[in-house]
Amino acid sequence: MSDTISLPWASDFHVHLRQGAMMETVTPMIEQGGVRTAPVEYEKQLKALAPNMHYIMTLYLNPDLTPAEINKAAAAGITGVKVYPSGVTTNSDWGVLDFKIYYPTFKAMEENNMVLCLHGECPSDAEKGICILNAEERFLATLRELHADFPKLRIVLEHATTKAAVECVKSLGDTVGCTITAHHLFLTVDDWAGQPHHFCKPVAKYPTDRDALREIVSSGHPRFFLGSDSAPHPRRAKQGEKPAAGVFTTPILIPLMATLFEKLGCLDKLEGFVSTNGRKFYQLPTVSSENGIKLVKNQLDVPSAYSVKSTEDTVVPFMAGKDLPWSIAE
Ligand SMILES: NC(=O)N[C@@H](CC(=O)O)C(=O)O
Repeated sequence: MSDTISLPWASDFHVHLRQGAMMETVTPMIEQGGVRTAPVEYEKQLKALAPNMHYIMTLYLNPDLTPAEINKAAAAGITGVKVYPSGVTTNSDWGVLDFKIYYPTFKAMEENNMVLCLHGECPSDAEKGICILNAEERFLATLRELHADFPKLRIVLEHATTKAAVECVKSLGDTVGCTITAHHLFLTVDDWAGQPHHFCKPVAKYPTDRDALREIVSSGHPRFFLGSDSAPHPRRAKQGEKPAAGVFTTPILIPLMATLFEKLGCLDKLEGFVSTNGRKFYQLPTVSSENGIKLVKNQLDVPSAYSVKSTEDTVVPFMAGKDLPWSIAE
């Protein structure tokens, strides 16, 4: 087994960079984690913080996003539109309740070759028997319906966590892609129950679900790719009475993926998952491993926390205080 792996700079198709001090802290860490392409909603300040980054511009679906606005956005180079169903995660209180009212917008997106990024969970509703453990599975009917109604619209099911989601995406056409996070490839329910730093939305599910995620990435399926959903929160927000949802993987992302792919015996599929597959789906040019990153078998000591610039806060990364066998050579 080789002790070095040359890879193109990776692409992370779902990442939260925040604003203010947290943004100033985490944005330069994207490259530290081996990534140089990421979708964002605002670019100017981010470009100043990490000038080598290629930002893909996205918008949030909201009632102002009419077909005319979609035409304008597409002409301005906006690539995608993100959708949160109402109330499913952090800051989603104003999210979408009824997808049908947005059909004219989706039609315009399809015509403009844009990408629809779905947070695929139904809001919890005890009367309908929906809770965080089956919220993703219950959403899949909506994904199937959207794909049937807009077969040419490129749709990404973000951060899939279940076997049902993997099977659903596999069964659909080439216009449906799927991101998988790093942490969902490691965690199951037992890891987040009582452990706020592993609590995120969607929550990690059963061992059989994690197996299905691992199997699909090991198979190298071209429509599955990395979207870390890395979501930093200050330590006090994670450890407070109602812990904020989100796992922070940005600074260790590609060493973490290499660690897992080696464990699964599929290092040959790493480049596809962290670069080629997603770029193809997003119709971005392929990037070569020349002038890319070099992973080396040098232990990476993951800090127990990072200071949030110009504050007293810290942010705790995934694998805090542990070590990984792979790091990125300077
Ligand atoms: N993933 C999370 O658990 N949280 C995200 C929001 C999200 O993508 O759901 C966040 O921004 O904190």
